[in-house]
Amino acid sequence: MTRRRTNPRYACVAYRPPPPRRSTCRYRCSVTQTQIVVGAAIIRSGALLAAQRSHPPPMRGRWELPGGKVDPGESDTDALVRECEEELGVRIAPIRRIGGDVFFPARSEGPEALLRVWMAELPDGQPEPRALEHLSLRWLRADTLAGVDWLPADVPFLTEIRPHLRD
Ligand SMILES: Nc1nc2c([nH]c(=O)n2[C@H]2C[C@H](O)[C@@H](COP(=O)(O)OP(=O)(O)OP(=O)(O)O)O2)c(=O)[nH]1
Repeated sequence: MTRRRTNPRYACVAYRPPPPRRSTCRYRCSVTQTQIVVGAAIIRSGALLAAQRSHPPPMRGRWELPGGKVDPGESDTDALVRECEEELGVRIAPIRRIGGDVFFPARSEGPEALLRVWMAELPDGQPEPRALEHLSLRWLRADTLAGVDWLPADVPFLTEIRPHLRD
């Protein structure tokens, strides 16, 4: 007798595999679980503004593009302008987005996060570290761009920023 080589799960014609699982709750989708962080590549007179983080301890002393977390319901560029105003005391003007979404691992208590970066202008004002977020600020030129210890998620954007800087 010839035996049909069929998967027993599919041997019965009445069987239908279940449809792919869908998230029924919008708060469970990966988009809303990801914390979006925005950063500004502020360039003035051929130099890039870099900020040295004061916290949390593993990031203390490392450098980043100024910015921060996007609040729920807030646009990325609104968050960028707000965070820079809070952290630096100046109002920046975002020009255009550069690079892509750069994911970075969650801190133990938080969700997965990604960084988005905009080229930005500083029409006027002198940025100063505010809100205890940063230890110091530096204007970096092409020859000093790689001389600071950048946080990993910011590094991929430096290639696109460098041609806008002078030595
Ligand atoms: N720019 C940048 N941020 C990073 C990296 N890795 C990493 O965990 N972060 C985190 C640090 C912050 O939690 C977040 C940036 O948002 P933020 O500047 O508003 O951070 P924060 O800690 O002051 O915010 P909060 O928790 O006090 O609300 O992204 C990285 O490589 N680059």
